[in-house]
Order: sequence, then C-alpha cells, then structure tokens
Amino acid sequence: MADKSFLEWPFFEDRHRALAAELDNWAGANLGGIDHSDTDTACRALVAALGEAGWTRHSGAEAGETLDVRTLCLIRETLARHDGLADFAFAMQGLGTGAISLFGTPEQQAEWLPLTRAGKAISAFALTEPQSGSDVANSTMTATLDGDHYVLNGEKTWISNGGIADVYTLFARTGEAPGARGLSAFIVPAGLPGFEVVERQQVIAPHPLATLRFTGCRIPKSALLGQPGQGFKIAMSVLDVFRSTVAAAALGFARRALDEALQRVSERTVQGAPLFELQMVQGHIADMALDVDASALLVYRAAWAKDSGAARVTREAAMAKLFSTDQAQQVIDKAVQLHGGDGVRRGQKVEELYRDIRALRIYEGASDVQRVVIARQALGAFQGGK
Ligand SMILES: CCCCCCCC(=O)SCCNC(=O)CCNC(=O)[C@H](O)C(C)(C)COP(=O)(O)OP(=O)(O)OC[C@H]1O[C@@H](n2cnc3c(N)ncnc32)[C@H](O)[C@@H]1OP(=O)(O)O
Repeated sequence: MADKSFLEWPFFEDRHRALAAELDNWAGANLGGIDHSDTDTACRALVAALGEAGWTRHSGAEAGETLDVRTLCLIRETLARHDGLADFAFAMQGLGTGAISLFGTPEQQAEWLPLTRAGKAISAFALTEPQSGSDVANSTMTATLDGDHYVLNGEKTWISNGGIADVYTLFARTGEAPGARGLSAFIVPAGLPGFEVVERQQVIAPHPLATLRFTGCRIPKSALLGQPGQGFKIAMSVLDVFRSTVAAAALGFARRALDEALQRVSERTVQGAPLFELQMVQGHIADMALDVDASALLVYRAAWAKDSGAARVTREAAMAKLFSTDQAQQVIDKAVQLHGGDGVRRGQKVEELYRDIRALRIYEGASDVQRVVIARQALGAFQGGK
C-alpha cells in the first residue's frame, strides 16, 4: 500500500488530494485491461483511455487557463506507480504541446489543444538532432522563409511519439543569428509532403521513438510559435515545466519499488524469520524511504513554486530532476537486490521498473546537464546576477 502521507504536505490543496485518490482508483481498475504487446497500439489505446476518462485534459492550457504543475506531477507520479507506458503516454501529451499551451496564440491553441487534451490527437516534442542532443544552441535544422511559408530541411532524432504523433512542436534555425538566438519554434502536423519517418529506435523500455527527416517540407507562416528567434527560450521554458514532471515520474517508479521491497521483505523468510528482521535489510529500507521523501520534497517544491507564480523555476526543476531520477535508480536497484534472483526475472515488477527508470536520467536534459544548470544558477546568485 503506497504511502500517501505526502499529500498532507502544504504544497497541496484539497482538489489535488481528491484527484490523486480518483486517479489511483481509475488506474488500478483500468490500466491492466490495455494490451501492451505492441507499443504503438498500446500508446494509442492509452492516450484514448486517458482522454476519455478526462486525465489528458490536464496536459494543456488554453486561453485563460494556466498549466497546473502540481496536477501534472501528481498524475505522472500516480501513473508511473501503476504503469510506465501509461505515464509516457500522458507525459508526451503535455511535453508535445507545452509550447502551444505556454506560447501559442488563441487560434493555435484552439486548433490543437482540444484534440490533444481529449486524447484524440497524439503530440510530440522535436528538439534533438543527430549532432546536437544536450547542445541545443547548435541545432542545425533550418526553416527558411519563402513567401507565406517556412521551408523545413534537416533531421530530428530520438523523438518520442515519432511516427505515431499527429502534431509535433519542432525547433529549427531561422535567419542568420548564431547559436541560441537563431532558433524558432513551429507547430508541424504529421503527414506533410517532405516529412518522413526514416528510422524507428528500440530502447531499454518500450517507447515509440523515431528519427524524422524534412526535405523541402512547407508549413504556413502561421505555424510559427512566438516570435522568430525565440525558439531556444521557448524550449527551455517548456523544459523548466516538464523536467519537474520527469522527476515526478521517477518518484512514482521509486515509490512502487519501495512498496514491492516492503512486500518482499515482509513475506520472505530467512532462518525462520522475515527478512525485515535483519538490521541490514532495515538499513536498505530506511535509505529507500529517505530517498523517496527527499525526492518528493524537491519535486513538489518545484511544482508549487511554478504554480505560485514564479517566473522561472529553472534551478528548482533541475534539482528535482537530477535528484529524483538518480535516487530512483538507487531505490529500484535496492529493490531488485532485496528480491534476489526474482529481482531480475522477466515479468517481475521490479525488473520492469529497472528498465523503466534508466532513460529518465538522460531525456529532457541528462543528469550532468542538470548539474550545469544548477551550478550556473548558484554562481549567478552568488555573483548577484540572474
Ligand atoms: C515521457 C517523456 C518522454 C521523453 C521525452 C524526451 C524529450 C527530450 O528529451 S527533449 C530534449 C532534451 N534536451 C535538453 O534538455 C537539452 C539540454 N540542454 C540545455 O538545457 C541547454 O542547452 C544548456 C542548459 C545545456 C545550455 O544552454 P546554453 O547553450 O549554454 O545557453 P545559455 O547561454 O544558458 O542560454 C541562452 C539564452 O537562453 C536563455 N535561457 C537559458 N535557460 C533558460 C530558461 N530555462 N528559461 C528561459 N530562458 C533561458 C538565457 O538567459 C540566454 O538568454 P540571453 O542570450 O538573452 O542571455
């Protein structure tokens, strides 16, 4: 039985507590019935089910609304505790349309958000390129203005939901400005001439992923998000919101691993007594529980700060992502160890969690990128700068 006492922390309001309880019940009753044997089909089914039940409604914000980051985090934490692919399906509806929620015009929002929030369209975030993963400022894909259109040329890779998405938020270089100042953000629907999926990647946990190639692909000028040259800041602002949610998913995986470990050490006996009676085992359980609570504090501090109106939560989100993803890896590894041979048996929940967690320390800014961000913020504060 997962510990829910954190919901009493002052970060939350009654509506958050009610939502967490309702989602927990819904996930327990519904997710097991969705066939996961084909990842693409499962993702589509999960988005549709999450949409029908009203959960993806929280993934976007239209005119007059704001993204509720605590809700996003609670949903990701709860879904991750039940089902890693359900968390992925929900998360990508938010990340894929984050730039539309935060920077879209009312017309752009009205065109896409009702569909993605209802689970009737799938979205993706196309930032990474073959030669620029962490180094976004050196992205090379171009969007060249030609009359009333931009013409896209280049490749994007490791794109989550690539190949199954209906709409992509895409970042490309416009104009002559070098580095970060030369990037712009666009809304790109799937299936346009000159847009092809050239490779599907298989990774440690089942996620739809692809490399996309654009060759003379024309999109209308109205597909531009924000102003030309604002793309880098748009990408970073979106990541500032969604990095906290990655941390929340890691927290959900860790919480589930702790539950599985508690069950195991309560049931399994050694020399006639439950494993839990060994002090060494208690030490591991204590470390796991501490890591879970410390992660939760960082996750919900970042989410609460954003919901409370902080203009930027770059530092808080980076700390939450770095700590929660790294510590979840440790917690899950301990849970595997406490299961002995069963811990690495295919089909065991802790074995699944061991595969689910790994990519979270890489995507949406690898752990060392978060260290760079935190160090820059600390230095900036020390020097009295930004
Ligand atoms: C379930 C989900 C499935 C998985 C989905 C996976 C999706 C992904 O992984 S998406 C790809 C993730 N990629 C990343 O996270 C990229 C990581 N890289 C970064 O964060 C940056 O490139 C980083 C921090 C390393 C360095 O950036 P750097 O090139 O040094 O730029 P920097 O000089 O700091 O900033 C450039 C400008 O942007 C501004 N800026 C920087 N950060 C921010 C921010 N957070 N908010 C607003 N503005 C910002 C700066 O103030 C600066 O502005 P100005 O020029 O006016 O002074």
